Amino acid sequence: MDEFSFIRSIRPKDYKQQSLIKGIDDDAAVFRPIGEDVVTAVDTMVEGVHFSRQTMTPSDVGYRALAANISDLAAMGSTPAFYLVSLVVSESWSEAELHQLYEGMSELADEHGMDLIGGDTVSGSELSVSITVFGYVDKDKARYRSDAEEGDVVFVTGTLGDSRAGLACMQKSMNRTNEIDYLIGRHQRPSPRVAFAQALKNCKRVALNDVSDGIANETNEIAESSQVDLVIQANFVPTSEAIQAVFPQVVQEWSLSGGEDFELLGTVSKAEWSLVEEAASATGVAVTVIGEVKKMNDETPRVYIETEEGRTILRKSGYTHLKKEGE
Ligand SMILES: Nc1ncnc2c1ncn2[C@@H]1O[C@H](COP(=O)(O)OP(=O)(O)OP(=O)(O)O)[C@@H](O)[C@H]1O
Ligand SMILES: Cc1ncc(C[n+]2csc(CCOP(=O)(O)O)c2C)c(N)n1
Ligand SMILES: [Mg+2]
Ligand SMILES: [Mg+2]
Ligand SMILES: [Mg+2]
Repeated sequence: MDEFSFIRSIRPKDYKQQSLIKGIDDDAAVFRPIGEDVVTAVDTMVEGVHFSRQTMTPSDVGYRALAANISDLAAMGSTPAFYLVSLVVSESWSEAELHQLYEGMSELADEHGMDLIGGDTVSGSELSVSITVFGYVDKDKARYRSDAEEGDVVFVTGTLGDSRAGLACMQKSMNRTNEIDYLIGRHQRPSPRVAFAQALKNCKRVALNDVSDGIANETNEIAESSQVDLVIQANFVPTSEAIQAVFPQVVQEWSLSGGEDFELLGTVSKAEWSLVEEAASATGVAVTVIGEVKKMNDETPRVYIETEEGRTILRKSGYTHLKKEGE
């Protein structure tokens, strides 16, 4: 294998998106949006940080790296269209394993009608997969973190903490049961909530953020961005029967700060809440109210969490890169 034969081997034979003019073939790709806004994001997965050989097959690595990116497109309310893959390849990865990584990506890409239109391939000391995605959204219809307003309900899709629990099951080499298989599946192959976010199109205003680090982080991101306070009810936060059965002691902690669930956290006016419920049932996604948007008198936007013991501040507590001890 060399860089060039590898690129030839992963080059798509045909493309699905009509707006594509030039795919993999030249110095860069070209596409022509037709009257829509273009949404773009990039997220990276690094061996030893986001996955290890023990926790993910090569195909899972590809699947989840693309899922994390599609999740950001979903959080903007956009329709996925294109992706570019930048690979740093270490010596321990064979050509066959790299092909499996691309198969994992194209499995999910096909589900969403996305085309692979470029990338970059270099050698390095750890495998790193960085994916840039593009999506389309109707003009001025992107969903922003800054759109929460006082009086909104706060909601979340699916259940939280399962990805963290699945990771723990593998790290502890726990004997497989149906529950453990479920949790591991949620870690290895998360489901970005694209259809649900698109089904919210009838809502005039929704603030959305995807859950990559844990809602202790993402609720704070909405609060800061919208300059509001959020009050979350701890016992409303949805968790799966599987996590409750396997990890009863840590279910609350992991549902708040486990991260990598790639569910959607949102806020919407009470008047439009029924539209969110309709979107959820039309797309087969569970949606749960977990709190309310308030505006306290304090200048600093904050997130509060209410438990049986009372109300406390919910601080950012998920996984944070670049953080040094004591910071
Ligand atoms: N190194 C960087 N250079 C430029 N912009 C960045 C960089 N890192 C993040 N950003 C930008 O900061 C904003 C927030 O990015 P962040 O990665 O925190 O969001 P996210 O992708 O939703 O979260 P996560 O990475 O946990 O999935 C985005 O606009 C992103 O493009
Ligand atoms: C082997 C292994 N160890 C630890 C973790 C946990 N982990 C890594 S990054 C991250 C937050 C999201 O990252 P980002 O902010 O880059 O989206 C989390 C929860 C894992 N997935 N695999
Ligand atoms: Mg990011
Ligand atoms: Mg995000
Ligand atoms: Mg992200």
